[in-house]
Amino acid sequence: MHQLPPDHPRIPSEKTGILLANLGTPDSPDYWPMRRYLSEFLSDKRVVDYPAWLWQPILQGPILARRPSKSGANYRMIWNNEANESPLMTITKAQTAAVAEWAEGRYGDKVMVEFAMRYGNPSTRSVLRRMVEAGCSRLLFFPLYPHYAGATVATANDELFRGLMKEKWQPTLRIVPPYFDEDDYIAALANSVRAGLAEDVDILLCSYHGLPERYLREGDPYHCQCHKTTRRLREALGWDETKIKTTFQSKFGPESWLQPYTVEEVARQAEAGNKRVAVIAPAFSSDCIETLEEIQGEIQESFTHAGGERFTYIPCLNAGEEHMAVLTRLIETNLAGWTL
Ligand SMILES: C=CC1=C(C)c2cc3[nH]c(cc4nc(cc5[nH]c(cc1n2)c(C)c5CCC(=O)O)C(CCC(=O)O)=C4C)c(C)c3C=C
Ligand SMILES: [Fe+2]
Ligand SMILES: [Fe+2]
Repeated sequence: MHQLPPDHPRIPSEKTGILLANLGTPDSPDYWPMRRYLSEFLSDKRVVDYPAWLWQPILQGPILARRPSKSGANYRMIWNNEANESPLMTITKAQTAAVAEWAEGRYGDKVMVEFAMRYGNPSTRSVLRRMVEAGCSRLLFFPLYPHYAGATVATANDELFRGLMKEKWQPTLRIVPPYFDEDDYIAALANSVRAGLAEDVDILLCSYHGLPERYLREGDPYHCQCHKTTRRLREALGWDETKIKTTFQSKFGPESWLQPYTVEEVARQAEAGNKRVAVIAPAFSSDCIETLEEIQGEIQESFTHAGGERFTYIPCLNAGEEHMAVLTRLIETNLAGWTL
């Protein structure tokens, strides 16, 4: 056997890495951490695609002067004070722990399970470096979004690719595809509706995070995938078309976004006599500021203000058993053929 020279790099035993990727969240609701997070997020061309010469002065000027305090106050209302982190972080950690426990039982110590964020911490680059260093010669990357959007999945991938560009020894890569159309995901959503409704409702709104309408015209399939999720959920529940509707939330900026807007639709429903409305947010793999604060705050208030009587929010699938069964099944499928 040939002798390694003394300065030969350390060669760890080979592993398969499973890297869960989520959006990211501020380190704290205070002004500067909020500003850093929002600046990174809103400077991403996949999210806001205006040319930098036009957008950056607006972003770094009026927007980042005000929004960190306003959003920080909202984050403070939902903050997990015990762990000193946002709910998105707490839930992503719980999902990662559940995947790690499953993977250890299924594959032993040949797999390494981690999570990384697209914005903020832990950064995709730093986690990728650690996984390569630990010997991950194969990497399964799993963006934790049921639906594809340029502003979510593509930018998570971009960030991973940028990280890989810096690696001397790149792992072989696979990416778990969007899972909005998987039977077990639809069944899990339907079960969460059944479990979340103590009594009958007049209408269920499937409220998806919005996007500028223009992104749809430019080829982003997100809008169609959302509508398909609503249709399949309706079929799984055995409901007719009047009882479930697709809406979009979280509009940002002056452009027209995907419609109808949830905040307006709940008011229209209440005014039309539908006094018992439920909302579910199928595009989020975990509860976050957009569901805990926006849906259960601003959107619920709009409904009550318009005369609505009973508002039910159906939580995201989070680290629940059924969701974890979907995620680990997808991981297993996408690892097929890789000898572990
Ligand atoms: C400005 C444009 C934005 C686009 C386009 C956008 C798309 C998009 N976002 C999610 C999921 C999440 N977004 C979250 C927060 C959030 N989103 C935007 C802006 C856009 N999102 C902002 C400015 C924020 C920060 C909060 C705020 O200041 O209001 C979150 C929650 C993060 C958390 O910490 O809890 C998620 C999740 C999707 C799925 C999507 C496109 C399909
Ligand atoms: Fe967003
Ligand atoms: Fe469409």
